[in-house]
Parts: sequence; C-alpha cells; structure tokens
Amino acid sequence: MKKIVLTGGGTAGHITPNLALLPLLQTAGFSISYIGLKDGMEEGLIRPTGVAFYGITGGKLRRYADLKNFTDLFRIGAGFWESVSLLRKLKPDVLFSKGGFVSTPVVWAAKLCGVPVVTHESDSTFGLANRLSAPFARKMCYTFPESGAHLPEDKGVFTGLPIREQLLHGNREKGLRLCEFSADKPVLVVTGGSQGAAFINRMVRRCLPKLLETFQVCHLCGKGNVDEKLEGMPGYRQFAYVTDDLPDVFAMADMVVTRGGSTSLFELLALQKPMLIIPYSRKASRGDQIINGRSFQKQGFGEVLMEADENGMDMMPAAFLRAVRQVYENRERYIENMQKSPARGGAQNVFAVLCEVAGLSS
Ligand SMILES: CC(=O)N[C@H]1[C@@H](OP(=O)(O)OP(=O)(O)OC[C@H]2O[C@@H](n3ccc(=O)[nH]c3=O)[C@H](O)[C@@H]2O)O[C@H](CO)[C@@H](O)[C@@H]1O
Repeated sequence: MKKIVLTGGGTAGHITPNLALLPLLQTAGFSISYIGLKDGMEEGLIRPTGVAFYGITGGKLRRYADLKNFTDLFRIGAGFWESVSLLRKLKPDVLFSKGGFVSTPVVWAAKLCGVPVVTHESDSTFGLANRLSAPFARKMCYTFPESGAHLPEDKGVFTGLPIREQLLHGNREKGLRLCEFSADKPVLVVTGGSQGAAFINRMVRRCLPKLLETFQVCHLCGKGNVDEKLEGMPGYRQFAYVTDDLPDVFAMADMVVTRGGSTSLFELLALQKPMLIIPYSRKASRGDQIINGRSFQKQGFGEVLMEADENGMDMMPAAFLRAVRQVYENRERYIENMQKSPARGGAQNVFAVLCEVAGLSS
C-alpha cells in the first residue's frame, strides 16, 4: 500500500484542494495522513474526514517588519523537527504540499528524510511558502498556464486546481430553503474567501437596502463577522462559514461577489457563476488576487472592481452597485465564456502526478 502525507493550511484556499484529492487517493488505496498547524483551520476541516491529522508548531514569515518574525523563526524550527520526527514515523512515498506558511518546514523535513515532494500553486504568482519549497520539490503543479514560464521544464506541471466534486452537485432548491429565499427573485451570493473580507462586508451592508430591491443576498462573511442586528432581515442571510451546505449555496447563485482568492475563483468558474471580483489590495498582500482577478476578467468570466482607484480614492457605494448591476445584466455573456473553459479535471491531473511520483500507475 502506498502512503501519502498531505500538508497545507492557514486559510481554506490551502486546504480545500487537499479535500478534493481525498476521494481519488482513497479509491486508489493510499494510506493518507495530514500534517498541519496545531489548532489551525486545517485541523477543523480535516479531522471530520477521518484522515489522521498531526498538528505541528507553526510560524509565519511576514512581508513587513514585526517582532513576531523573530519569535516565529523558532516556531518554524520547532515545526521542522516535529515534521522530521513525524515523517520518520509515517515513512510516506510522497509528500503533497498545498502551500500556506505551515507547509514550508514540512517540505524541508521531507527533503531531509528523502521523501519526494510535489507542490501545488493556486495563484498566478508563487506564494512565499511555495518559493521557499521550490528547490526541494520533485514536481510543481500550477493552476494558471502563465505561471509555467517561471519554472524549470522538468519540474512544472500544468494541472489546474483540484475542486471538491460535491460542489458540482449542489441543489438550488435546497439552497433557497436553507436561506428561506423565494424562487422568484434572483440570488446574489457574497463570499470574502475563507476568512471573510471586512471591506466587502462593510460595502454589502451599506448597500443592502438597494441590493435587496433586486436580489436576495446570501452573505458568507467570515468567522466573527455575523452582524446580529441584521439577523432575520427578509431576503438576507449571513453565515460565518459554510461547509456541507456550500454546494447548495453556490447552486442557487445567479451571480457572486467574491474576493480574488484563486480557489474560490476556480470553483465559481467550474460552476459557471458570473462574478464581480473585488481583490485583496496590494497594500495588504503581494497582489496575487489582483492578477487572478484580471486574468478572469480578460477571459470574460466577470469584472474586477478595486477597493480604491489609481488616485487612492476608496470605492463608493454607487460604483459597487453599478458594477453589480452590470455583471448581472451581462450574465449570459459571462456564462457563455465560462462554458468554453470549464476548469474541471484539476483533481485528476494532480492525482496523476502524485501516483507517478509515488511509483503507482494512476
Ligand atoms: C488573504 C489571503 O491570503 N488570501 C489567499 C488565500 O485565500 P483564501 O484561502 O481565503 O481563499 P480562496 O478563495 O482561495 O479559498 C477559499 C476556500 O474556502 C471555501 N469556503 C469559503 C467560504 C465558506 O463559507 N465556505 C468554504 O468552504 C471556498 O469554497 C474555497 O474552497 O489563499 C488563496 C489561494 O492560494 C489566495 O489566492 C488568496 O490570496
């Protein structure tokens, strides 16, 4: 029996693609373990699947000066030695790293233990964790075709993004029932990615009376962001985070307002949902969501609206409402473009690479 260890975490974009691979790995008879951050989001999402979860200490390297960068170096060191000891015990045939800061010491440990590593990058530019892992990876899977140009030919494999199969089998009626929505009015789903997005939450709530004239609004607002005052408002439902009901929530959407996290974007592409993408700003990130969003806009899957314009002026509610209306009115055009680019098969492609590296025919 072949053994695999999966890693990745911090936010769900580094976890749900691993969830998407589980059924394929299980059917092929792999013995599967997961190494992630102790008490991290990955622990909460992986344990219910029955996969053996091992929590390690983790530290984050930030792009800005912070005293924690120093203490976190020790935490990363501790995570590295914990990973070495786990990998020596588990003896996997392959390690799959989905990125996120917890994954880097696990990849380094795999190198020390002689375990071949496969990484996956969701964004069009490579995240810090994957850049630090790159020298030790046997194969590097990626999602955006343009990312391949930066990789050595013998390492890079264009796979697309593994998407959870159950997302493709949602039921609109169940979604409507869950939210107590009617079937006669369009549904706008808002998602700020796995943690919610404060900017989007504020904008949607400011514009709620206007939005509710046209739409029923289902708002995935992130942990700790449910606004009690708005509970029970007709036509508006908020959730901190949806797990099992997500396929039904997406199925009922006529359009989606979303952050530019790659996993969400590719899920919505696979489901052919017209999108208004509001990327995380360059002030707070390396700008990957802006590039993801622009790529989707260029391919005609939706529109991008920035938090602030070139002069630094914050987005106004009127501009937001105009953009929502524009995407909704042109929805048929976006759907047509998405039908030509279905974005499925990512899980199967990554699975094939894992089998090859583990020495198993897929
Ligand atoms: C702030 C930050 O660093 N964001 C990064 C993070 O995004 P983050 O992890 O937040 O977002 P993604 O959009 O990539 O993934 C979110 C995942 O959570 C799932 N979901 C979301 C809400 C919910 O209620 N239930 C649920 O299951 C989505 O279906 C999706 O599978 O990783 C992404 C993938 O590398 C990057 O593109 C983002 O830039």
